Amino acid sequence: MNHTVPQIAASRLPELLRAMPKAELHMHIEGSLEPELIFALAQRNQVELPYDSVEALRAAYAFTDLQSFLDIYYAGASVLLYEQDFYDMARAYLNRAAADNVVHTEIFFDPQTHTARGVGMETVINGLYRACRDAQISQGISATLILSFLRHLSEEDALATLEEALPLRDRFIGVGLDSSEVGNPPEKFARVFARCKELGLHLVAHAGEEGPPAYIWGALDTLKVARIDHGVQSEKDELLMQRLVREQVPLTVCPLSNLKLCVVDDLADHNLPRLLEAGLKVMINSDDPAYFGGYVNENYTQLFAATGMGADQAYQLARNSLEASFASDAQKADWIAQLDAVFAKFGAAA
Ligand code: HPA
Ligand SMILES: [Zn+2]
Repeated sequence: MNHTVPQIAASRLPELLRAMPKAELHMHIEGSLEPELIFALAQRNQVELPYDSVEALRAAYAFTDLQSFLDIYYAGASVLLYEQDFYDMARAYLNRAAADNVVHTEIFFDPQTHTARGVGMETVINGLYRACRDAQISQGISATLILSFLRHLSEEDALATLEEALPLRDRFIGVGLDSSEVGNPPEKFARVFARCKELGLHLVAHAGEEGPPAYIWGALDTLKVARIDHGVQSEKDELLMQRLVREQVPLTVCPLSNLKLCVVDDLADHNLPRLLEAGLKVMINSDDPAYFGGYVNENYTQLFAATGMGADQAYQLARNSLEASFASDAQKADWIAQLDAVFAKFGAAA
């Protein structure tokens, strides 16, 4: 711990967790589509849904693994057709994030889910980008976009997707890799990530959510990513753990996602406290908040309640989230000063 955290009463911890300025670095915008918005957009766009009601759709959110979730998640995204749909979805998320004191968010989007249905790349990116810009103006939240390749599709498809997005290169800051992990190792995307690196894009990838530690090694050594999304399987490999600590590779952990996708059986057994204690640069994110039962503050409060972590860990997690972002050093220093001020205020009131 490189900062003295004041004594704060345990009873004030939930309030502190909500009040802390934080960054969210692992959130798929299509995973923020609430059932109510799915139905509203289906009606607006005359899209037929295989569910009769919001309740019936919500009742289908009983997942057994990543794939059982992805099937429903891609079906939900089918209501997105026009630029305004992407705008409305992102504004809804950004309102929720700002209410959770998220000062900065790096939002994943999956263009192939939309271009495969005939939606234009510019429709997707322009709608999301305009929402980020408007939220910055009206709520003061900083929001940027990360284009994610779907790993169940081919590398050729990813390369073509990148080419299609390049005219809008100034509207996204990096690329990621998501969708069905096991059987789709990072090495499958070596060429497209090399090309993105040449282009100066920031690089991240999902690895070690359900897949083995070898996929985390592959993401670091072959794809050259700066952050690992999830990475909770790293505990199975001591050498990998040592490397992640030594290089301070950020892991964007998503506790409620891990619970809902049966990566862990019980939040009380989640390994985030152990990873943090071991010196890994972990932080808390919501992944797909509309599907997994909560936005980022819900992830913080439920994990803290289940594991008994305290104010010291809260500080470190929020600080890690800000430091691991792709924002400028000056911007990060400003947010960390805000974080320190919140802790000082809670400490003074103790
Ligand atoms: O948690 C996830 N893992 C992989 N792909 C995804 N796409 C949305 N959420 C996820
Ligand atoms: Zn994810």
